Amino acid sequence: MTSSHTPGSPATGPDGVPRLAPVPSPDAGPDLVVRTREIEDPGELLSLLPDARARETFSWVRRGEGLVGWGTALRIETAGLGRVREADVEWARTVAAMAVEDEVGVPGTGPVAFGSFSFAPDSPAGGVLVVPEVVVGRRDGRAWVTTASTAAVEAGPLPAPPPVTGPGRVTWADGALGAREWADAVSGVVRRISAGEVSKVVMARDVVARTERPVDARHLLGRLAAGYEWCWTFSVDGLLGATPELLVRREKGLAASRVLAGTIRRTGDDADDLRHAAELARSSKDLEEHEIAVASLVRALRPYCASINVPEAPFVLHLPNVMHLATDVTGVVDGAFGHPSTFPAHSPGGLGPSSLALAAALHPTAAVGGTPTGPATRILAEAERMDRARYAGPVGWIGADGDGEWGIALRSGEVDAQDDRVVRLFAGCGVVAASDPWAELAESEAKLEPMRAALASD
Ligand SMILES: C=C(O[C@H]1C=CC=C(C(=O)O)[C@@H]1O)C(=O)O
Repeated sequence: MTSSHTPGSPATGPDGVPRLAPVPSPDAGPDLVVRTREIEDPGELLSLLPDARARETFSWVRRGEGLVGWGTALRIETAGLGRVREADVEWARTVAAMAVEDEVGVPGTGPVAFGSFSFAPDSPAGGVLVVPEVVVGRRDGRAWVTTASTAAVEAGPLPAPPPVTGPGRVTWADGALGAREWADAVSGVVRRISAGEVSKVVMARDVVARTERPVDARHLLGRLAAGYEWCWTFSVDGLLGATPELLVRREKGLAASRVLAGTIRRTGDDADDLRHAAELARSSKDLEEHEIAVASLVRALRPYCASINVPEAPFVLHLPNVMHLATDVTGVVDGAFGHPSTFPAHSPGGLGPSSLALAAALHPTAAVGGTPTGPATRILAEAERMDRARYAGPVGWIGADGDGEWGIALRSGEVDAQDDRVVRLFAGCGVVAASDPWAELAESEAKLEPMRAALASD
């Protein structure tokens, strides 16, 4: 477990244990000066992004509301098993050393860090929290701009963004496994499930897109947001996508999570799709897969909540490419101190674990790993033969009080750090004893569709 933090002081000791460094004295000056002021409605958030490079472009937007950001005022990097918790500790420490002026005071104002974390603890992708230099947000009819810098700066007028460019011609290649090899790998996993090793394994695959022109993040984000308005359109450190699955939101003492598992493809014909939605809601294979996912989420969330509400039956979430069985779980976060993931800086009012601490506790859910978690994730790592990097890991944002929203990075792609004409797309499927490998392959294609289509349109 390691972490690095710029600017600021070393975050970990030689044993990898986070050091909660003392808050600098006022004489030393704050690490960052953060100012939020209210602005007139700035229009479509994503169209404000001035920077085309994916790594400097941040977004968490759904149905026109949310946050966009650009530039890097501060970056925290972590790695290893404790990558999410360690980022949370480091965030609490960092926030305590900021000078903050927030004239709006709603979720998403004041200091905000966007973050993304690898699926697997041993992935070199690790984890990152970034405080952008500028964040623009909108919520419930109010809009604001936040600036973060080492010196007090006044936010000037928002810059006129340069025109968005399309990716040009796109060529596709297999990732770690070709289609047939992946279906064979799924067959092997079905055999292991039937033999009783585990109940469910989520098997993912990757495909690689090579574009004619460097990827303009705004091109992809605009298309994803327009096509998938009920999803969270995210961009953090080169990872972009539109996820329908909320790992956890913590807001004013309430936790909420949207669990998805059980999928059927859309046909494009409304009458057929309605019939399929009814079939999905009755399918014993999908209901079993879904129940496993809800039960494991509730098990992981329960220790952090004074009470939890779980609807009796799932609803069917209709997306343009697929339909999912979905359950919205809510809970009252236990404000009592004493959880291992509760940090004082996040809990001045006894709010309990931060959104990121909750994300750490919930990841990986059965919707992306399987059940039971340990053996299922070992099986998927063997069978997929690839590093998932930040696909299927927590992605989202956290504010100064620990509230925030963390999705699961699905329906996503990662722009190559060395070559911004290369994007690796991912999709996975919950495999249970009754799974048919070729049907799972077709399902994975449907899940790749949002990113494929966003890349293919010029
Ligand atoms: C792992 C993915 O989807 C998960 C989320 C919803 C439904 C799923 C399913 O039905 O298999 C998956 O568990 C993915 O999109 O890459």
